[in-house]
Amino acid sequence: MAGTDGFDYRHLDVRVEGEVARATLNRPGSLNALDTLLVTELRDFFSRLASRPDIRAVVLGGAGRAFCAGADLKERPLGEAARSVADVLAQQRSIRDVMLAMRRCPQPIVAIVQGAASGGGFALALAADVRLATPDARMNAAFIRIGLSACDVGVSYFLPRMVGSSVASELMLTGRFLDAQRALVLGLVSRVAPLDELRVEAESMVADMLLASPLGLRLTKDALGLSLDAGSMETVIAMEDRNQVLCAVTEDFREAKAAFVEKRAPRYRNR
Ligand SMILES: C/C=C/C(=O)SCCNC(=O)CCNC(=O)[C@H](O)C(C)(C)COP(=O)(O)OP(=O)(O)OC[C@H]1O[C@@H](n2cnc3c(N)ncnc32)[C@H](O)[C@@H]1OP(=O)(O)O
Repeated sequence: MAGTDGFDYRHLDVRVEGEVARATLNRPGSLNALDTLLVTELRDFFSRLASRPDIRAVVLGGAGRAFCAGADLKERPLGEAARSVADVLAQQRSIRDVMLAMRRCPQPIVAIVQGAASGGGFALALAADVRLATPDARMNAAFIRIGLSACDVGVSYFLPRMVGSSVASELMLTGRFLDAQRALVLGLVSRVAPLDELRVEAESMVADMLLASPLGLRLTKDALGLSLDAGSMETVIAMEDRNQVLCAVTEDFREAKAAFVEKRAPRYRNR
């Protein structure tokens, strides 16, 4: 039975069913542009996930024909003369903090990108752990097309690491759209299919993730984050060692081995 489970928002629709939260940006009239309320709700949602071990995975999508068109340019137009640098910085940081909360929350996030993912919307997609795209998906560093720097809200961190410096430079310097097929070839998205099929694929992917022990899944997301972050192989390998020791001493690991021998599914207790 799905419910909001305490995540009662206006611009973000959250449904929790079992161990999975499905979050949908819900401002289809403006292509789910990030207004102040939506940003606040996204930040609240992803921050609160840290204290919700009962929720083990998130599927993130957008209502209507787009994933997210980035910062809401109509709510408080960027470049408005009366705004102070401090004001602009505060708005900037609020969107950046959503991206950080997505990276820090222990649950893996599968993003379903349909239609446009522009500017801050592109950043949200990049901050997810896995991306699936509809055939009409198109993503761009829109910032550069409206007089801003394309190095914003994590895009200059994620994109070169994910697609390489050369393609990232092209996309960020031109603001050109990356279409679904090219994103698939570049490995930026894992699958391209119509929305209905992607929803099924997301469920199946999450179901496979939930086969992992709670600790194993959480530490895998941690280590993948560090791997993207750290330049040093030694640092990443040390983290792998530490994580594996932590998992190997759990009751869940003993249970998984017993379940394998007894040819049954493991019953994890997060211990
Ligand atoms: C820290 C973060 C910073 C940033 O994110 S900076 C980047 C901000 N974002 C952008 O610059 C992208 C702006 N939007 C667009 O370029 C286009 O849209 C798209 C490519 C995303 C989609 O184009 P199409 O499919 O032709 O749709 P449409 O007719 O342009 O938009 C449909 C309705 O959605 C509104 N809308 C679109 N993007 C935004 C936005 N970012 N803020 C507020 N409203 C937006 C439009 O105005 C329009 O509305 P109406 O039907 O009433 O004319």
